[in-house]
Amino acid sequence: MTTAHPVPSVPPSPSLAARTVPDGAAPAIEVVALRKAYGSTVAVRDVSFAVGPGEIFGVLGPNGAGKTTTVECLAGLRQADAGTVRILGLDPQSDPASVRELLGVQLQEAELNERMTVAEALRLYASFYEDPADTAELMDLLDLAPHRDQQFAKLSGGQKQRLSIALALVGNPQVAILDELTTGLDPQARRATWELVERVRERGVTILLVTHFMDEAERLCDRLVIIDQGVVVAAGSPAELIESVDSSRVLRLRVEPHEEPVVLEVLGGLADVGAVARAGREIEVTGTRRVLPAVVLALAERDVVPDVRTMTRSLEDVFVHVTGRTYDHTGATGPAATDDRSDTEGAAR
Ligand SMILES: Nc1ncnc2c1ncn2[C@@H]1O[C@H](COP(=O)(O)OP(=O)(O)OP(=O)(O)O)[C@@H](O)[C@H]1O
Repeated sequence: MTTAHPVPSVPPSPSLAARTVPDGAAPAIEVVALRKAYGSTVAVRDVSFAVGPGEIFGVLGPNGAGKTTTVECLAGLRQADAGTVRILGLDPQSDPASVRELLGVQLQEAELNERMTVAEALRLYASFYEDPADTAELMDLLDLAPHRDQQFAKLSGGQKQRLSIALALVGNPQVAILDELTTGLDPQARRATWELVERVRERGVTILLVTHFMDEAERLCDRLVIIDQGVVVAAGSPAELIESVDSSRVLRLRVEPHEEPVVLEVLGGLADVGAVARAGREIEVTGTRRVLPAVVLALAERDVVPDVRTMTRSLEDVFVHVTGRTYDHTGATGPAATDDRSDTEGAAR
């Protein structure tokens, strides 16, 4: 007779979740129990994750978390103290040359000879590879064609970043590491760069995106790890991570004063509504994940069309939840604040 084993109710640790690749595919990138210290500073204590082919995978964390050290070990630029790293099954630590043709790396603040033009830099880098990309096509992809004869020193921040991405891609890599690629860019240039990253992925390149920007990771990454003080503290898709903090939804409604009695009556009768509270001139409604459509539909039936704002949680809330510290957009951290909800979205009447 066989005995059924109880399924453990404990959720998998972040480290275990990070090691699983969707659909059981062979990982394009694998990091297992990585450790790296600089003298007495342990930059990476225990980092593991696996990236599936074609994923945009984020390595997210505050300044000094150990992100760059992790990717430098992955790229074979630094020798790890312990653990293993693999790119498409090859070991860049023992044989950095083996991954040269497969891996493109864009590291922070790459500097080129100031007088070199965009086209010259691309030609030079292309000459390092056996089967380089078509540089004209790459310039088109990254909107660099109009600047092909411009010297590096004369490029804007956004143009320099686009060139550094182009240089990371010039070897036609299957895997690209992009480190802090939007730091210092204005909001418009950041958004344009995000679109480029998506275009690169559409060409089949697996992308490891290193960033301290939570919004960037939320927008771009299929899955990610959050690293803090050299260890993985959370792993999953942005939606899974945010859901794991709190699955409730919060709305704020603004209605005309004469509509309030009917609104409160409707809210009181909805099963998806958990709590109703006043927040200044607005009514705050907390409920299930279906609370937004339930409220809007029920009010529409009574001819009330409120202004609705959804109070969304974000990866910043996940960071606060798992570390007990706050996080600002510069990547700095501080003691945890009490109200960890951010207000992002507005819906017009
Ligand atoms: N070459 C080095 N020598 C000594 N300490 C270093 C060196 N490089 C990094 N560190 C230290 O290791 C820790 C992790 O740094 P790392 O650059 O890997 O983090 P990070 O998450 O990439 O942060 P940032 O985005 O600020 O670069 C930090 O405390 C940093 O000061």
